[in-house]
Parts: sequence; C-alpha cells; structure tokens
Amino acid sequence: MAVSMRMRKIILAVILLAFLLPPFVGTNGYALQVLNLAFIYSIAALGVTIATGITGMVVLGQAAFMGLGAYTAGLLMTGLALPWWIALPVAVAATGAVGAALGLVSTRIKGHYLAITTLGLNEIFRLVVLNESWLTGGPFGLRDIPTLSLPVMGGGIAQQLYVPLFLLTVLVYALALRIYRTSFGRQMRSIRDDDLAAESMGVNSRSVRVMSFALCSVFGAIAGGVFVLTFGFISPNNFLVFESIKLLLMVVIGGLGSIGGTFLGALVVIGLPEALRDFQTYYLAIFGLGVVVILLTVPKGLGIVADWLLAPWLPGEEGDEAGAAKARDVSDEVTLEEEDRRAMAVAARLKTERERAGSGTFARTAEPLLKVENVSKSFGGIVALKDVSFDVGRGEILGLIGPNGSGKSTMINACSGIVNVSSGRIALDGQVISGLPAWDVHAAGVSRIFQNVRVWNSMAVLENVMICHPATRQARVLAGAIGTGRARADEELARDDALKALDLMGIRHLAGRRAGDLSFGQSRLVELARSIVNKPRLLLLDEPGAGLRGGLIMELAEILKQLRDQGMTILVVEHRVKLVVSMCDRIVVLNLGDKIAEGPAQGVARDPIVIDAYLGGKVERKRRPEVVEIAT
Ligand SMILES: Nc1ncnc2c1ncn2[C@@H]1O[C@H](COP(=O)(O)OP(=O)(O)OP(=O)(O)O)[C@@H](O)[C@H]1O
Repeated sequence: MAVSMRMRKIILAVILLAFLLPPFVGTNGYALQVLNLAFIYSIAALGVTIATGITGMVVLGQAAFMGLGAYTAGLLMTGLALPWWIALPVAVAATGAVGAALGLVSTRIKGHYLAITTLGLNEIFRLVVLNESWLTGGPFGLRDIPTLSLPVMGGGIAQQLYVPLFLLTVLVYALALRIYRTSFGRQMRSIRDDDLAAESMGVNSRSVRVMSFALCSVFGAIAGGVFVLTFGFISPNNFLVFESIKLLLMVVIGGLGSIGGTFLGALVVIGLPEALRDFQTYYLAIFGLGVVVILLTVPKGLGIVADWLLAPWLPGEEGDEAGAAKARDVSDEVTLEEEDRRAMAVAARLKTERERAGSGTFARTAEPLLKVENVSKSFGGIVALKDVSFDVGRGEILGLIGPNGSGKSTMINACSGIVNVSSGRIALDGQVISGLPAWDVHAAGVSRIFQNVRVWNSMAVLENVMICHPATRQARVLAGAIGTGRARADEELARDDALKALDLMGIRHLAGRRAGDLSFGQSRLVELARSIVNKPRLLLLDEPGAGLRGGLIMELAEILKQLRDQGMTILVVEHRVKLVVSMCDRIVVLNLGDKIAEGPAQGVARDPIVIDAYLGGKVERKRRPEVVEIAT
C-alpha cells in the first residue's frame, strides 16, 4: 500500500515528538547521556556523509576535525574566558577554514590516497595535542571547561542538555537535507556519480570538493564544540583514529549517502554497544556480528527506512508527487516496440513543427565559430592527433568521420576541455578554450554528449538536466540553503528550462525517474536534453546514434535538424556515413590522427581515399602529401 507524502510527514512528526519524551518520563541519566552522545556523533557523521557518501571523497579523519573544534572551543573558554556562544562559532569557523585548506589538497589527491591522507590527520592531531602540552594539557587533556547549564530543564547535565541537543541535531539534519536539494547538492552528487561528465557539463569539481570538505569539517567542529559543552572535559583519547572509523561505520550502516540513515547509523553504533553491556566481555563481538548482519540483510543500510520517511524532502520521483503521478502513467517496463512507437511519434511531431516554421530559417555564415589550429595530441608514445586544423562555421553541422582509432573522440575531448592538447590551439569565437578546465569551456558555450552514455545514475532525470543550467552553475551553498529570493528564482528558471528541454526530447514524463533506471535510448535523450539546456553556441556529439535503433535514430535526426534550424553549431562524430551525409553540411575525415579530407558531405563520401580508409585500405600508400579539399 502506497503511503502518501502527507502521511509520512505525520509519522515523522510523531517520531520526533517521541524523541523529546525521555527526560520527562523518568529515563535515567546514564541512558540520556548515551542518547546525547549519539546525537553529537550523528552531527559529526553527517559531515562524513556529505564528503564521503554524497561527494564521493573517502574521509577517514573526521575525529580530527571534531577534536580541532572541541579543543579550540575549550581553549577559548578556559584560556580567554570567552562565553560558549562566542567560543563555539569561532571554533566552527576556524575548523571550517582548516577544512577548506585541506579540501584544496584533496582536489589533487583522489580515491584511496585521499583516504590514507585523511587517516593521517588523526595521527597528526594526536601528536600535536600530546606534544603541545603547555597549551592543550597533553595526555591529561583540558579540564574544568564550563558546561552548558540549563537549570530550567531540571535534573543533571544530561537531562538539561537532552532537548537542546536533540533540537540542534534536527536543525543540522534539516539544513543538510536542504543543501542536498540545492544546486550545490546536485553538483556534489554528480561528482560522485561521474566526475568527468560533471566537469564537462559545467560543474567546477575543484570548488565543489573544497566546499564539501569544508562542510564536513564544520559539522565535525559543531559536534566537537557541543561535546565540550556537554562533558566539560576533553583529552586526545576522545578523538583517536578509532573514532573516525566509528563515524565512517555510522555512515555505512546508515546507507552511504543517506542523510536520515546517518542518524540511524549513529544511534546503532553508539547505542547498541551500551545496550549489550550486560554481555560483558562478549559485547563487542556481538556488536560486530550485529553490524555484519545489518550490512548483509540490508546492503543499502538503514537509509532505506530513513529515505522512505524523508521522501517529502528528497528530490526525485518520491519527493515530487506530481512528477511521480506522471511517471506512473508510463509503465516501468516499456517494451522496445513501445519505445520505438513513442520515438517515431516525437519525430513526426518535430518534423511537422519544423516544416511549419520553415526549415533553414537561420542564416548560416562562413565566419567560423570554432577554429582548430594545428592541434596535436600524444598519449605517451601514441600520437592520436597530428597537426589537425579545421573550422566550424556559425550554424553549420560539421561531421567528423574516420575509422576506429583515428582520433575523433580525442578531438571532441580536446574541444570540450577534457583533454589538453600537446600543441596547437582551439578557439571559440576568438576566445582560446584549449587549456581551460572543462567547466570553463562549458561556461564559454560548449556542450557535449559522450560516446558511451554518461548520465548521473543516482539522480532524477530532471536533476540531471538542471545541473547543466547556467543559472545554477555557481555553487552558492549558503544562499541555496537559506533559500534567498535570487536562489529560488534561479532554481525555478533552471527547472522550467530543464522541463522544456525534456519536452523537446519527448521525455518530460520521465522527469521524476531515477536516471539509472532508464533504457539506453531514454538515457541518450536525457544526455541530449542536458547538453542543450544551457543553449550552447557549439554542441559536440560523439556518436549520438551509437546503440540506438529505428525510431530513436529518426527522432535523433529530427532533433538535430531542429537545433540546426535554431542556429546551433554542431560538430558531430558518427560512423554511419549515410546518416552523416543526410545530416551534415561539411565533413572532415581523420585517419590515424591525420586529416585526410575535408569538404561538402556528398563529395567527401565519394572520395576514393576516404572510402579506402574506411575499408581499412592502403591510405598510407596512396595518400597525397596535402589534404584533399573536395569542392563539390
Ligand atoms: N586516454 C588515452 N590514453 C592513451 N591512449 C589513448 C587515450 N585516448 C585515446 N587514445 C588512443 O588515441 C588513439 C585515438 O583514439 P580515439 O578514441 O580518439 O579514436 P576514435 O577515432 O574516436 O576511435 P573510435 O571510433 O573507436 O571511438 C587510439 O589509438 C587510442 O588508443
């Protein structure tokens, strides 16, 4: 039975209210202290979820950030006698700055190396605290830090702080959920799913990684600062490497990347060992077994439950009831015949629209938009491109053809900023784009699709397209989280344009679907939609028809014709000569990295040297010293 979003909100409200009860129903101080500790750790673990689960950077040093926040707050309160409400924000800001600096380093280190580097942070932190004992108290730690006393709540410190700590936790989690939905949240997830695709579609992965790292450290520092206010004593032992691993365990049990799951993970990792203490020496073994059972039975972690409950605040099909209703109209199991029929209908509609508008209304000019000048590219000993030059005129569709391994994809990669050229230059409308990072090339007006479909699988189709919209390109974390007027307007604009792009592709009904659940053909159309949502000046297509059949090929050809009529300049790599000839104004032919021919489509297709190269023939033997310029 489907439970409505409204009902889920009610269930969540009841659970949250139930969490507020323990101090008022005579729960003992020890149990309250354990729950307080779980709340604190859940905040630190949320930082790990942002960096590791959502952005894909394995961070194993969160305890060090927690410790940095705790020691800074503690020292400010004991050494300078600052009140907690000044010490805590200063500690959080200082730790955030350290996190951002380390984030800069993280952009240079990836994968396991980053994990090992962050693991080292724990040890560095421990050694500094132990050796600088004049400041930190060394192994004896910092004592007599004023705890936050709230007599109005009654009872001991655990009881006094329970409700404020729980409310703080709810606030921090609500903030994280908001960030998750913003453009910054989408960018973090796109980097995790496929960073190369993200970069070439306009996501500045460097700044997103730095900010994600900074956020991770900020959440760690908040947890550390609150730890000090709760316990009034800290020592290096509170922030050892073991704590970092415990935090990662919470994130894994909670289902990597699930915000709500992280909270449940923290409850299990902190609460379960305490509940098992009666088993004395065996309790850790039983705890370990419990964790293994959870991971085996629910590999996606406790996040399944949490995400179901938090669906009204999560993006995608579940969070968007209108979108979900539309998506349900279309059966999950679309047969190939149905997909074909749908594509043919879209193709027919586009054709009628185009004919009605009067085809070829855009005046093409010989003035080049893209200039490729003497570009060479080597990969070690392999020369993929040798001194290749050509222009693409404004509004022109230029076909780039050649046998396998002739350098076509390398050229597309060079034009989109994924590959740095070894020599030569590429300019768009006079602006040199070779050497720029891929996201700057995208911002200059170059979009692309890949030879193998590369959508961001875990994200909704609509999100896949919205990421590439220029209005939400800047990762404004705070503005997005607060929901300023400007941020909301930009978001609306991106959403409207993304829906229009999906409409053009005939797949608006899939907006709420998870991209990873689509068929190959549908994914290709999503890729196309996201590549035109920024209204690029130049569209690079690397074998757009690969893997598509009948109806979808017709639909693709109609879409490209429509884009051309709107004045878009297109550089397309395609194997099917017939398709290229029907679609392109001119063709450039590559073979083994050399340009061997250039000219109008029909003429090039008939050129014996081109035919020879395609048939795997004797081009080397026959090749004329100069490039063939075909006049007709
Ligand atoms: N990242 C890379 N590292 C090493 N060699 C590469 C790399 N990318 C391409 N190459 C080599 O460069 C040459 C040109 O490859 P490229 O993919 O550009 O050809 P292509 O014409 O697109 O081929 P296909 O039609 O098979 O996709 C090939 O020999 C290929 O092995």
